[in-house]
Amino acid sequence: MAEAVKSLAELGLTAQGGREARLTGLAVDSRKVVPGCLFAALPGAAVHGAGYVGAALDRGAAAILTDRAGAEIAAPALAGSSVALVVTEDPRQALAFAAALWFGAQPETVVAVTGTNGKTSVASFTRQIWAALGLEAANIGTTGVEGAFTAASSHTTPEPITLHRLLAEMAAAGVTHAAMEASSHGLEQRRLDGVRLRAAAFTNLTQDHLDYHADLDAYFEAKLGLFTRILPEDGTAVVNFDDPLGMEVALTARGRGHRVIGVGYSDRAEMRISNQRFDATGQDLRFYWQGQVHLVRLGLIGGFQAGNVLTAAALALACGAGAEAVMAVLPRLTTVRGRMQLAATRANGAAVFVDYAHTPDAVETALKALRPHVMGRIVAVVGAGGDRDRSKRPLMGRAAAENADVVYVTDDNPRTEDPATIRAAVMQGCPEASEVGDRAEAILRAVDALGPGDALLICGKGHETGQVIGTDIYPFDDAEQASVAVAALDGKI
Ligand SMILES: CC(=O)N[C@H]1[C@@H](OP(=O)(O)OP(=O)(O)OC[C@H]2O[C@@H](n3ccc(=O)[nH]c3=O)[C@H](O)[C@@H]2O)O[C@H](CO)[C@@H](O)[C@@H]1O[C@H](C)C(=O)N[C@@H](C)C(=O)N[C@H](CCC(=O)O)C(=O)O
Ligand SMILES: Nc1ncnc2c1ncn2[C@@H]1O[C@H](COP(=O)(O)OP(=O)(O)OP(=O)(O)O)[C@@H](O)[C@H]1O
Ligand SMILES: N[C@H](CCC[C@H](N)C(=O)O)C(=O)O
Ligand SMILES: [Mg+2]
Repeated sequence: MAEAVKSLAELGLTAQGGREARLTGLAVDSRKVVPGCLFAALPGAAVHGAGYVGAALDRGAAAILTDRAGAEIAAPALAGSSVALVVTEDPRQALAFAAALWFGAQPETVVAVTGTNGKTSVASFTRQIWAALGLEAANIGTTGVEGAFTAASSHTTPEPITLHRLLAEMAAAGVTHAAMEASSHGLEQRRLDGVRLRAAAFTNLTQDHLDYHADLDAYFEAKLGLFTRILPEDGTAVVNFDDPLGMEVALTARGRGHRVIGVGYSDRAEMRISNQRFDATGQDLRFYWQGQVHLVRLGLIGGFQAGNVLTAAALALACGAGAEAVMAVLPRLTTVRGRMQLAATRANGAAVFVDYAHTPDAVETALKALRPHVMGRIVAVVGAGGDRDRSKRPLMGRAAAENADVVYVTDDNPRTEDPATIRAAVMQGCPEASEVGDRAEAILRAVDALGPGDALLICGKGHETGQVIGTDIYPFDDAEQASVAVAALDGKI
């Protein structure tokens, strides 16, 4: 892997006055600059990185990459300095391309998935399909890097320097196939603009992240960037035709010359779901691929998982896998940790599921999806995270009230907000619910309420293993708490 010295020209960058620099590395944070580094001074959500150019120069930066506004902010720090200055309209994109050139290698086949919900599931299923076909595959996203290469990751879509280091390490380790999540933040911030994609998928768009994007249109525009900017013209777009915005994505993709594969219940979908039969442990799925009917058993809870699975199958097909081989491995797919995951079963047979539903649509979808698998009542534990979109809180409460029989409102990750205020906002949407701030106690009470044939869905934290209160993280695992509660109530501890 290339960690040697590179020139600006080798990274596709041109400095003012044609100045060159011999670079030893790339950094977006002045505190991480080492001598000879290129410091990308980026316009941030809170501040402009150009304010730290002085600090970067003190640490030995050899070049600065910024925009026009940044150059003005940094002018006093740059006065008298001979450092190479690259000024460009979109420094985030320039950085992404530079990072791609710096690290060089990427797995031969990379696909990306965007959408409000289902990214992690589709990326994991795609990796599982490839692995079952004997390919060296990994997925990159919210749950870290998993599969033939593993690593922790702090972002759903890592920032470009981390991302390209990772892709190069994966390629060096023999990974040929990677499926990654493209978050709207990642797309907006050009984090994956340097990735060479073979195919990209769109799952759906519903409300989330309105703390970051100005409105739903801006949020959708960010997601559309995957097709308008990143997927090359010879790539394939896999699109959920059931989503109201699916057609717009498909038209945009077709306009760019992409081959489009539609997925969903829609008659127009090339990968069309025709029937599903649900039971306590999964579902039988009947679907058509290019007019050919297939029947598979999925050990997955929730009707929407069929769409996720078939989106993953379409991505694998788009990258060259054979149809019969792909269909044959679908029954082997296992649920992603924290996504409709069976965490415990009570002595009376009642099941406890853990799910990462943390948007109004996901809460509604997850609860509705559980219904046909359950004979008795559905109990829900729900809460919302602090320092995130506030307007979604009452909507999440309402989604729980409308789709569950009994609701407990509790804390998610309060972060730096007052937990009682967050709970009150959720309660506005479900005034009949029981409010139990302590999450472990809420889970215990909800498990206690389960009768024969009932099921509990613990929403919001999925695979997370910590609860963020203030700026501290306390160990907390919904699946573990569910097991503890069942054991305590059924007398096993
Ligand atoms: C809102 C957001 O996405 N912020 C990301 C963004 O930070 P920023 O540029 O806006 O930060 P800023 O604080 O305004 O600082 C501006 C610049 O000054 C630099 N700086 C700052 C201080 C200093 O001393 N020296 C210095 O150089 C910073 O490195 C930065 O480049 O760019 C940074 C570097 O690329 C990211 O690490 C950071 O992610 C923050 C930590 C974050 O929490 N992001 C979350 C919301 C996120 O991206 N989530 C999505 C998933 C969402 C989902 O789908 O659920 C994800 O992909 O993970
Ligand atoms: N296709 C889908 N349609 C609607 N809801 C879904 C779909 N797939 C998953 N969900 C719901 O969304 C939750 C999150 O799923 P997943 O982690 O796969 O999505 P994500 O897009 O990666 O989320 P994040 O943006 O937080 O990374 C699941 O727990 C489930 O409740
Ligand atoms: N990637 C999402 C995850 C939210 C998970 C939920 N448990 C919460 O803390 O709100 C976010 O950071 O908004
Ligand atoms: Mg995810």
